[in-house]
Amino acid sequence: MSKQEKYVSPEDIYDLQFPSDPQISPDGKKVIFVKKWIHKKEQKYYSNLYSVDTVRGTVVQFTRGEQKDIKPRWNRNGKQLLFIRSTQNKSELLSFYGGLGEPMPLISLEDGDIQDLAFSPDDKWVAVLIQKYDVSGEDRKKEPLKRDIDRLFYRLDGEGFRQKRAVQLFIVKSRGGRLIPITDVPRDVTDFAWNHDGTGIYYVTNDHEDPDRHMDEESIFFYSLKEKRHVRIEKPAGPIGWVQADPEGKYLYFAGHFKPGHSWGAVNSEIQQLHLETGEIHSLTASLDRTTDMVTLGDITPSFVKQKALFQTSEDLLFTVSSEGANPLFKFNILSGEITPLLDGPECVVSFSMSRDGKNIAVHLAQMERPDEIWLLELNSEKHFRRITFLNDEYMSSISCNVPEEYHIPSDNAVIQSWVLKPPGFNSKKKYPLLLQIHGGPRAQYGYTWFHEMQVFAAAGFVVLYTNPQGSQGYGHAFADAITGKWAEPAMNDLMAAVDYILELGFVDPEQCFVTGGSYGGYMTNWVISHTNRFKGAVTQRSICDLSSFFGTSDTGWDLEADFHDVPWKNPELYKKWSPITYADQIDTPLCIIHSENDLRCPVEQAEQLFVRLKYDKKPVRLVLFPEESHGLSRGGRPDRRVERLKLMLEEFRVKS
Ligand SMILES: CC(=O)N[C@@H](C)C(=O)N[C@@H](C)C(=O)O
Repeated sequence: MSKQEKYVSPEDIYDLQFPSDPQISPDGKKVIFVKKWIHKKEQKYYSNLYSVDTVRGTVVQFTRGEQKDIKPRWNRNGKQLLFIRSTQNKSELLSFYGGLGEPMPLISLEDGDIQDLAFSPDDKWVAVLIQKYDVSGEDRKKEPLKRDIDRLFYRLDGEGFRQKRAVQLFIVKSRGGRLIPITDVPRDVTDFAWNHDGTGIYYVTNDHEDPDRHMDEESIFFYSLKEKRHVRIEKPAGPIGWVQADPEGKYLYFAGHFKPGHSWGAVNSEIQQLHLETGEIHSLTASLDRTTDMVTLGDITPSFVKQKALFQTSEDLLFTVSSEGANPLFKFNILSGEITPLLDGPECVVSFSMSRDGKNIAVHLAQMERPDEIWLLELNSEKHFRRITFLNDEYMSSISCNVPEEYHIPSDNAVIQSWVLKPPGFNSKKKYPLLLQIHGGPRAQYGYTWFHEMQVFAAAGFVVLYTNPQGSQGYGHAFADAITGKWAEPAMNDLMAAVDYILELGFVDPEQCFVTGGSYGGYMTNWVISHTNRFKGAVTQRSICDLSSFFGTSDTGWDLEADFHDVPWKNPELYKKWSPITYADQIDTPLCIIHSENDLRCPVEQAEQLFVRLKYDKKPVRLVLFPEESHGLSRGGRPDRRVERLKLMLEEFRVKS
């Protein structure tokens, strides 16, 4: 088959390679990275470690087998590499010492999960985060007789009922020994960092007396290993993404803000510098008006990756932000306060690590031109950025696909960054069907990633339009906050302005417009079809239709108070006004509702309500449920179900077009 004849298909997820978490050796000579793969027969995801030589480019598989190997971490002299291995029955911290060979277990647990690790500055100790199970062994596989629920935050999407035991911090000698507990806190330790000289560890936990009502009020503590004492670091209330120690020991750095309960992700997470002696806090990134959270969405690129700022030298701190569809890499100079871009092209730095001299930076990079790969930024006399893995080149040379084109579309009070992906062999004289894709979050962004789903629809002959309407992150606080207390407006206006603009270009058939979206994007799909009949068909996925029931049934639904500044029982009219189900009698667009049965973020009752309402009214509606799956079906669900979802959507739109 010639290159021109093969287009992107739903099944191509089996051919794609998924590299992540590149960790460069201290001498800069090699990069260890994680490669996720799909076991087609078992329908499972596994991951192994690979190494790429930064000069020769040779790739060597470091670990093999059907397990999940994650978080490779070098010690400072580059002689030891630790990583976490999860198999069905065990969670292990494994160590390679002095090269390849068989990794040796430092920790091996059957009653818990190891979640994170970090070497102490002198390499003698390793700090680890561990979630111990409430019940272990065979009992874990059995359903309990009953469940006694005594807290608000009792379930988590993708996980299920939450463990009663919290994630705790431990230390272990890097050459092996006893696991020593550091914390015994009632709520999870969510991040930690060794201090500059390894005499203690900073850690983050929520110690609010009512933590579930105040989920975004986290505290930082310092544990002194010598004094065996925990000290709270005073700071105003607010959420914390990560903590990082200063190489000189003068400051503490963390990502966060001080407006808890203010909005659902619209407030930027900024890098805060806390003077350890005076307690003074100063935001390093306020002037950027961007969040340091990685909120770019994709279906093969990971989103919401926690990437700490890293010290390149004792004066220069490197960090990323989400900005206008990209995740640029910036350098902040502590002395001058100057912020310089190191990578600021149309691309997303998903995560990065640095060699000891700070001159070589390994980057997990997402781009629109190709699926994610590992790149190397060399900062010697000249800046040089080059790709060092070519994992998806064979796949890319086997298919024919386009790169999305960017548009900046005027709407009321805003300009909407948008992308149009045209079908292969596009001919501007023809009229194509249009698919409007709406992202979720709402405080997230579409951006510079190779998006499998968009490519599948373009390959099937659709012009795919995707945009970042107001409410998205990446354009400053005011832009993200514009939908607060409303959700549907002004996003609806922006989306329709984008469709109008593309129709004006003349290559779309106005009678053949379709719409889809997931989560908040599903909410907006429901809103769109209950407020206009311009679309010929719609697929709403993992959607929200009733904000009031969402408040009480979503795993963190009560958090909606932060966005609507009220609760449904005190202000039912507000919740009703902004719930698409209120306008269900106005829906005439044929609708397919796709939902996962185990979605705890947007519970399946949202789909059921909408389906029953429309079916009762004899409207054209179809409900497709995916058993066992959670909210993340489209990017992390069982591979055959991911394929089936895409095929189903194609079939829905094809039949109607
Ligand atoms: C914060 C959150 O989970 N919001 C959901 C309602 C949502 O819209 N999620 C998006 C990111 C999705 O695509 O699932």
